Amino acid sequence: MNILVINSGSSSLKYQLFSMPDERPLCTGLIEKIGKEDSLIRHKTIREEDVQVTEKTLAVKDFGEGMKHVLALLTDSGLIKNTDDLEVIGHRVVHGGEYFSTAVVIDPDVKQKILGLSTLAPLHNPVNYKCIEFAEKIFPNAKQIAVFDTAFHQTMPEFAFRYAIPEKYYSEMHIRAYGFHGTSHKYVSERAMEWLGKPDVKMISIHLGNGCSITAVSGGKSIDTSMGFGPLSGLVMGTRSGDIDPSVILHLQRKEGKTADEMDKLLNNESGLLGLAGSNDMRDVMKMLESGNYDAELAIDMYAYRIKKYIGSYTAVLNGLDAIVFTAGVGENDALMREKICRGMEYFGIQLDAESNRIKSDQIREISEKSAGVKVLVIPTNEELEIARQSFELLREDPPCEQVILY
Ligand SMILES: Nc1ncnc2c1ncn2[C@@H]1O[C@H](COP(=O)(O)OP(=O)(O)O)[C@@H](O)[C@H]1O
Ligand SMILES: CC(=O)OP(=O)(O)O
Ligand SMILES: [Mg+2]
Repeated sequence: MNILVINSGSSSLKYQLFSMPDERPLCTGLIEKIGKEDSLIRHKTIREEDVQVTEKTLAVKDFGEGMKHVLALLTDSGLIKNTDDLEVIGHRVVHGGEYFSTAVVIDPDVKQKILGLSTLAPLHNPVNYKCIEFAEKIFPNAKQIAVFDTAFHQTMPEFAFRYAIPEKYYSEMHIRAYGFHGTSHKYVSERAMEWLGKPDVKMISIHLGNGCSITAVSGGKSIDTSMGFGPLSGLVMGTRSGDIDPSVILHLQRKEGKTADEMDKLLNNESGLLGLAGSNDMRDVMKMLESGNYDAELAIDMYAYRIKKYIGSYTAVLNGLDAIVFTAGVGENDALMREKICRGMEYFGIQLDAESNRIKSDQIREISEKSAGVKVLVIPTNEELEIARQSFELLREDPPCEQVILY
């Protein structure tokens, strides 16, 4: 069975076609910087030893246009000959709220719920929904599966996921922390457990992409995470503020008369690295740092400092620490950022080996000093493979495990 996986994030669309259950990728692809003039499309077709790469830079204005490019690339490379060639499409969906704790087959009710959660994940659920609609139209006979970022965090204890506001907002309106990037945190935690040969490992998984989050994982289960009700709290991100005192929001609403939509745009689209240094792309900000730009230096220091604070608090929550995992665009590629985060944490047993940290690789690797108490790992995430696995498992069950409605 071949499964196409669509991973629409806040700045990119990633896709992979897998042969299952052998988990063999038949193609992988990425469209970066969607919405900009210089979007980059990179597609790789893999046929045994023969790998063919197509790369182009052009303006891809939105995710709908991105999906058309994906379809053209799959067809042009001969991976799909007609629209009945695909039986299953697995979609990343960022917010599943309290509705979904596992992968589900998408039906009209699931779609309505995904769309209904859009105000809580405005950079994600609307595009996830758009990609589902596109796939349904092009591949009407394929099973469409949703795999939720929130699912992995359903194991958080209530004292970690509740907010200290009146109880009725939880019981009546389901206001609580959900957590995101769960598919990625789950995938890298499992790889770390295999690598370390230790199933009861206490670890901190740090996902640094355009969206960023950090999760405390104990024995493979999420016990706390930095994103909350929506994917806006916690770390400094590409365009999102992360943690901010709510009184700033109230102040801006009162003083400048900002509406909810204006605040949404300010905190989700105009903040983070973009608001501090003028670009949401860490590669640009790092270049500005090299040329001595103060705003870039401050943005980078704030980004690293926020992560350091969370590492400290999650070490307390876990009552110890065996490993830290860096993953996603920045976490996998930016040695200077990893160094800034880990610097001055010897007290915790965290000590990087400068040389291994500088090695560029797309493989799992250890970058800590041999003698350090905490292993620091770089693990390339593979949300698409995790989505393919969960989609395959869902369809394999007999009878198929349908959606779990929690309320
Ligand atoms: N070599 C690199 N050095 C620093 N940052 C990088 C590098 N490559 C990618 N990135 C960063 O990774 C981010 C994208 O990460 P990714 O995990 O693909 O994000 P998302 O899935 O949230 O769209 C980019 O915004 C860029 O800042
Ligand atoms: C949840 C989230 O922020 O996802 P991404 O990093 O892909 O934008
Ligand atoms: Mg992502």
